[in-house]
Amino acid sequence: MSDASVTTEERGAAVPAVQVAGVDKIFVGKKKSTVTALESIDLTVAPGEFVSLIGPSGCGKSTLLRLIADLDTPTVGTVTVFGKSARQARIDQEYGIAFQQAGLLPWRTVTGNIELPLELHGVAGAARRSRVAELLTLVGLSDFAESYPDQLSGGMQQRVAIARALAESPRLLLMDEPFGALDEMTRERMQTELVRITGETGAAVVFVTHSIPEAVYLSNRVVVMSPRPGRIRDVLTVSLGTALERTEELRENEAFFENVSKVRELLHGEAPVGIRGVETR
Ligand SMILES: Nc1ncnc2c1ncn2[C@@H]1O[C@H](COP(=O)(O)OP(=O)(O)OP(=O)(O)O)[C@@H](O)[C@H]1O
Repeated sequence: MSDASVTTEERGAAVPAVQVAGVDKIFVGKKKSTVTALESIDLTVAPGEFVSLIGPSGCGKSTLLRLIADLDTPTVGTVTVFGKSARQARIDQEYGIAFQQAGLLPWRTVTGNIELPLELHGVAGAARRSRVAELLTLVGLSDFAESYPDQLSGGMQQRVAIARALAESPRLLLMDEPFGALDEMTRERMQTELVRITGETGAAVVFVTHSIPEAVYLSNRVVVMSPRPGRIRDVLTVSLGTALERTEELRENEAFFENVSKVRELLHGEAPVGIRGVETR
């Protein structure tokens, strides 16, 4: 098993975007029954790095993301985001979040949804409008500024959610299967968009997915987790170039398939083929 933690010195970077150190998460249920969702997790994500979490259903991917987002707390160990406690990072709006459901407010227009976090943090009207215009251009929705969510396709709604997550220029995005509900073609287009957007903004990303090709296409590193108790089984560094080099053609590239095979082998490590909850397409 390789260690997912990379020291700051090794990366030659400043403070890591995310540092998870010695984390266990134990849920206590009814009648004091316990579920060890995560065990001995060490993971460091560098600024600007794209890291995917993949593993069988129930291995703790969402739990790990929730700990980083301070939506839950570790039983043991620490989580820091840009050197701050997860709680402080949440208060300081250090990251944007996007989940499987776009989670837009149906009574607000696209503009109204994207500017919501800015509004909540007291950004003045003129600054808000110019930021929303930039974000609409970034996600290719300038012509839909005044549309309502139910007038948009699923992929467009997800782009609005990504724009909203980027509104405050976070240095980190936390994404839990954001494209899971989309059809395959839209999903691939969204992946290409996301690579471009993160390349342009320089944001680090922690991305939960069930899809091996999606993880490989997007990531600098793929973290492969094992079933309960969720542990990091292995970490694959994907050498497919920079964000700009991750074009549509890459999906037909031999190196891409090699990386997909490697992740598949790591996932199936000790288990038979056909792990529940992981897509190989
Ligand atoms: N609030 C909770 N209370 C009790 N158990 C929980 C809670 N949240 C998660 N779990 C358990 O922790 C384990 C990990 O769940 P988690 O949702 O993180 O897995 P996952 O890898 O994201 O799964 P999936 O791929 O199916 O979404 C599971 O066994 C789940 O039942």
